[in-house]
Amino acid sequence: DLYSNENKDLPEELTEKYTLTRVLGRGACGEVRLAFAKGSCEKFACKIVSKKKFSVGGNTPISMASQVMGEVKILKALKHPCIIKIEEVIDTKDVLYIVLELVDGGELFDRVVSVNQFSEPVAKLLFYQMVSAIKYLHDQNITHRDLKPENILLCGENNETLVKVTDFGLSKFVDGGSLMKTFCGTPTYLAPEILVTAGSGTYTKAIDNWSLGVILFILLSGYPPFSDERKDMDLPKQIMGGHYDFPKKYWDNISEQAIDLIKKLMTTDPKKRITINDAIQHPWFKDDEMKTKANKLMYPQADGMVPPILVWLLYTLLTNEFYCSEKIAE
Ligand SMILES: Cc1n[nH]c(N)c1-c1cccs1
Repeated sequence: DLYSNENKDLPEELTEKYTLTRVLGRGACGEVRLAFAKGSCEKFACKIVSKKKFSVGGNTPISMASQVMGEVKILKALKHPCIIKIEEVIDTKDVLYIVLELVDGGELFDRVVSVNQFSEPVAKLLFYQMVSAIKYLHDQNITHRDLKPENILLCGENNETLVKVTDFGLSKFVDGGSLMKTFCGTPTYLAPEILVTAGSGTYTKAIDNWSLGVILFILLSGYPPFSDERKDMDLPKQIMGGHYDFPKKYWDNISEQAIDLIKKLMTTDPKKRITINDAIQHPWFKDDEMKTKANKLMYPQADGMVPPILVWLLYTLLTNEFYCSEKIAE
């Protein structure tokens, strides 16, 4: 087949189960290729992660490799409609192959670029799903650590679609420690406490909440709150000082509640920053129409079903009724 050449260099543990084909993109940890399961031809996304990135002198520290596998074990157990599912992990000497759920709608980053900015109702629908996913992660005591529009995938071509968070949890192991990766790219989504402590501080879940605030800012305005094009202040200083604003030109038609949530998420002091539990309860999300749409996207199988509690109630009433009528007859 077209890719038989490329697949012949892959380990048998992988090729006996999957055929890897075209590159879908590049995640934080490495290349992602479209994979077809042999037999079923079911499609997956296979992330190819070189272990050499965290090996010392060519030898992968056993502890690190087992930590990565321990991390993957935790991630495999995760189950949320807005979190990419891990199908399986094939661990070879030098490379980790992470077989993941396939999503076809592309990255949120590219969608924001193409639509410039989302309407507030669409931004709210997408953001509510992200907050739900991160609340689920935080409830499992997992911090994403690298939230950005590139790590938010969309399931459909339309904007009112299901969202999937990807590239979580592994970054602290796979790239030789998040410090190395954290200070590689631009810190657009990075929480100020990481910059202030130069990464030596203790990471808390609050860093994810800051990144969510930056993402919401971009969804609603189409541009980032901090920019390295500013002449009067460099990017780290803008972030550490929380120097961002809401110019009328871009924010006049955005609700005060949306801006309030951004401010609470993008609070420089992590101790004063809104928690994910409080964020999901924010007044901006008190929107039944949005929640109905979000729940239909997240739990399509539940749509139109009679809620289990009602089935139980009906059963109890009917059986009691029958029991009583028998007793009365006696
Ligand atoms: C993971 C995953 N599942 N479905 C897609 N398209 C991906 C990608 C992540 C990063 C680039 S592509």
